[in-house]
Amino acid sequence: MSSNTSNERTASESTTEHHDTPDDTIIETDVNVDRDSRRAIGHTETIVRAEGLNVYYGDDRALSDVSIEIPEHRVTAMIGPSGCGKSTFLRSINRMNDRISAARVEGELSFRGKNVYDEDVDPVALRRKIGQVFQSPNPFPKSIYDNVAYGLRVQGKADEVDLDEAVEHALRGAALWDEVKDQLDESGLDLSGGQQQRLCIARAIATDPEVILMDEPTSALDPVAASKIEDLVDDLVEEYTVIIVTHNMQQAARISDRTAVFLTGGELVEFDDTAKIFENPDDDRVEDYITGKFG
Ligand SMILES: Nc1ncnc2c1ncn2[C@@H]1O[C@H](COP(=O)(O)OP(=O)(O)OP(=O)(O)O)[C@@H](O)[C@H]1O
Repeated sequence: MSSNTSNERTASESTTEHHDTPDDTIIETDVNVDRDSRRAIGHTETIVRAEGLNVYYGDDRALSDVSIEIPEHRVTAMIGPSGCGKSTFLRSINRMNDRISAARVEGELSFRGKNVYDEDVDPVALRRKIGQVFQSPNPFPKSIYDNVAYGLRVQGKADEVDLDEAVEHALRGAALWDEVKDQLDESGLDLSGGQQQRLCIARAIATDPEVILMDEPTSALDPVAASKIEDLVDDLVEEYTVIIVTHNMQQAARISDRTAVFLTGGELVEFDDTAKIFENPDDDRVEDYITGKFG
């Protein structure tokens, strides 16, 4: 866990509850409301919803009848063995699968109640609302400043907003500002791997998305850099919804509020609060997967 604001808040939520018994004896119970249980309390709106979603590559089915409701302002992790369709599901949400000619989608995938596969949905506009960060950091061969300003310029918003302010805001949001504020004109490619990934996160949030999709965002990073991204994800859900694919079960347990377990054949086997999935899953196959019996 980081020493960021979320943890300060978490610490302040550690409290001692006093229960009055009928004879007025006070029983003190230590209640430590950790991040996961805090976020599990109460409901938030569904922001992404799949209903009977099937995705095929040619004749091969990669996702099999997936139905799920993903809550906003939460971290939702997608886990499961290689080839079970996690990335396919992620790419379905912002229609990145459109770029794969063999891919075919059936069923419904909605963002804020609107089916993203309706004819009147512009995939480019959709991807502004649903940004994506990939496994390997992929900054443009441009300055740090231009990487972050890129999306706003492409949208024609560079004249509408104070670009310097927007770049600073995005870099602060990605926990990178303090490290790069004196070298904004230097190439994004000269940053370390972890900094490059945070630059990509800054680039994604600069255009003010609602959802950030992350496909194994730390698998190419060293443990220290990975830990910074994990801390950042914890902060990002204050403003955004994060959906993250990870091979790393410890990471899913550490950073997510809800976990979806996919298994071979593209079946979504179980979706629940992360603590429930890791401590007491309903499905035996999930238990076998979590305990390392396969996958
Ligand atoms: N572009 C593609 N063309 C054809 N088949 C594909 C394509 N992308 C994925 N597939 C197939 O779809 C299935 C699901 O793949 P996907 O990458 O979504 O799984 P995954 O769970 O993300 O895997 P991994 O954990 O290894 O990244 C696999 O059988 C894969 O071979």
